[in-house]
Amino acid sequence: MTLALIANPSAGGRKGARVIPQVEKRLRLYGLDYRIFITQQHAHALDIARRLTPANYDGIVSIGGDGTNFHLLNGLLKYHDPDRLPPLGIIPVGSGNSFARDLNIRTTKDGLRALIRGRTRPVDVCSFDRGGQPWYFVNLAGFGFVTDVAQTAHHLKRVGDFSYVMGVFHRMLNLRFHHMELEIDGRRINGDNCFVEFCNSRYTGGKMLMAPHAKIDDGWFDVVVAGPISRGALMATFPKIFSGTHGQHPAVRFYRARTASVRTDPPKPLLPDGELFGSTPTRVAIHPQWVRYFS
Ligand SMILES: Nc1ncnc2c1ncn2[C@@H]1O[C@H](COP(=O)(O)OP(=O)(O)OP(=O)(O)O)[C@@H](O)[C@H]1O
Repeated sequence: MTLALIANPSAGGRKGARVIPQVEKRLRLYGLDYRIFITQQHAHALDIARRLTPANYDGIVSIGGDGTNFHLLNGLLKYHDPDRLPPLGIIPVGSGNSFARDLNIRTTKDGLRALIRGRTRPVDVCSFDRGGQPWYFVNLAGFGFVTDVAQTAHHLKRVGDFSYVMGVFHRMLNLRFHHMELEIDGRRINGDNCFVEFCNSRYTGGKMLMAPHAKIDDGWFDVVVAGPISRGALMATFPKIFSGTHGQHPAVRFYRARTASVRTDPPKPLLPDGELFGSTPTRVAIHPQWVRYFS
């Protein structure tokens, strides 16, 4: 078995740089052959994936967080035939690693174990439109309050998982709503909004259970719509996201969808798989079981 490892040394506040040699040592110990590609800068994983010959590998593995996996996935799906890709793997060394949780991969050991065991499962992929081109995500993409939080968290990366929580409280003090026209499988939802998330998998920011009912292989994505909510209610509701009970507040609604389109005033930046990339208006669609992941 030969693996392609696409490794981000800067992920997880440079945890990647520490973990990469340990992963290599383990793989050699288990007799797994590999070729390693180290990302040198932002979005480099996309370019590495574009140049790979997938047929030469039995697995293509991201060593990083959700962002590294996002760039790798896009390089693979944009430049290669999804039907001919080998299974994908994740060794989570990012700050959040939200998508890997739905594969039951929470630690480096879990990621390695999944590769060594060789068991895979099918995973749906979501696409969104940016400048007339499809881009892909497997975790979630959102806009509004969530994007503002991530922007703040990004500046606080050194404090790890907790940076998202700090981001939430910082942005709560500056709470703003935006006008939105959302269409979910032909159903229109208009009005002022706090945030929207299109969720293929359940978690965001590491441990926040944004879409508790999302399944990564059911052919649907879940849409979480948070309408206008007072600062006090948001503060009371926010902690509930860790147990996935935030839907108890009437401002928070859940939908399941195969397609969605959205327009906002003003245009809002998007946050696919934790990366600031693209903006509204956009269109989201599901591609059932397009890829397989080691799990
Ligand atoms: N050598 C590098 N130097 C700086 N940035 C890099 C490098 N290689 C990749 N990147 C960028 O680092 C960013 C963060 O990576 P990633 O999301 O994997 O880690 P994280 O932010 O710690 O984890 P998570 O998204 O799970 O919270 C990505 O946008 C990626 O393109």
